Amino acid sequence: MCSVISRVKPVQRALASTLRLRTNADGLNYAAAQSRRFCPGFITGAQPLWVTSRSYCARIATTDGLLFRQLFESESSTYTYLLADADTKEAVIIDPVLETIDRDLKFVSELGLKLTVAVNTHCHADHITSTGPMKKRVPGLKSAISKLSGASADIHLTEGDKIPFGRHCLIVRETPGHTDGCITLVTGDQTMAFTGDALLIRGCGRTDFQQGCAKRLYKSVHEKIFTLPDECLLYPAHDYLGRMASSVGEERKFNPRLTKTMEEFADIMNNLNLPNPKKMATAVPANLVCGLQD
Ligand SMILES: N[C@@H](CCC(=O)N[C@@H](CSS)C(=O)NCC(=O)O)C(=O)O
Ligand SMILES: [Fe+2]
Repeated sequence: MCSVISRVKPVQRALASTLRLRTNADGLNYAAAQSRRFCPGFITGAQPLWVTSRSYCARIATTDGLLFRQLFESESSTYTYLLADADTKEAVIIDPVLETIDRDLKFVSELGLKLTVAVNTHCHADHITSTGPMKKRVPGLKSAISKLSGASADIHLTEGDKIPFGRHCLIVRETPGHTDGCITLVTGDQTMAFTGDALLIRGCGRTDFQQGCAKRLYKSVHEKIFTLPDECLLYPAHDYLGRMASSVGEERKFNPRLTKTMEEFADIMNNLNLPNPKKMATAVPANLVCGLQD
């Protein structure tokens, strides 16, 4: 069900072999697998980026039957992700936010999707999830969160669990450290990973509340995320600077916190001195019950 076979069209194969000597702007090996495709719409620096035959560059394109949308909630700078099988229309939503429930469900309806699972990467502290209210509006929808989060949901996830949608799936990797119950969701073919707050672009989730532990987070990222292929694209739960995606290779090379030793990392994390998220007092209790309160 979960093995996704990349189909390389002959014209793409010809284009790739003609231009095989071209290199990626930041030296990363995006072109390691299969054929390559020129993506003028996805620029790093002044150079075009080469990617595999999957069109990740056009983030709203369907690729090998995978429909993918990255959505943004501006108050909490949260990314919500919608993934669906383009053929069966079965869909999964990751980290949906209460304030954008109407927008998200309109998308689902307009695209003719059958939303089966709404999953949270952890018990969020900065916004209220829409998974509870969404269940009331979408018949059959199941909420999911890690067992270790302590939150209620229809599905409690643990390491290695699969969330299938059509011939695709997301596989759970437990990545505690920001919270005990943080998970990273990796596509079956390991080309995309949804890291929640465990790994942010050029950063990571704070470790000063909700069972946070810097050394645990460091171990999680190094063992569960940095062991994915370099070209695996990373999609975090937040970005505060307008960045949308990264890759394992990029973060292994440029993440200013996680390229340090574990001791240096812990020192950085224990001295961030960030103010608590504004909505923390209401968000955490609400999210422990799927966004539904009495
Ligand atoms: N100002 C925001 C909260 C910002 C914040 O604390 N973000 C968290 C992720 S949400 S739990 C975080 O881990 N940040 C890491 C960092 O380095 O910024 C608000 O008031 O909501
Ligand atoms: Fe968080």
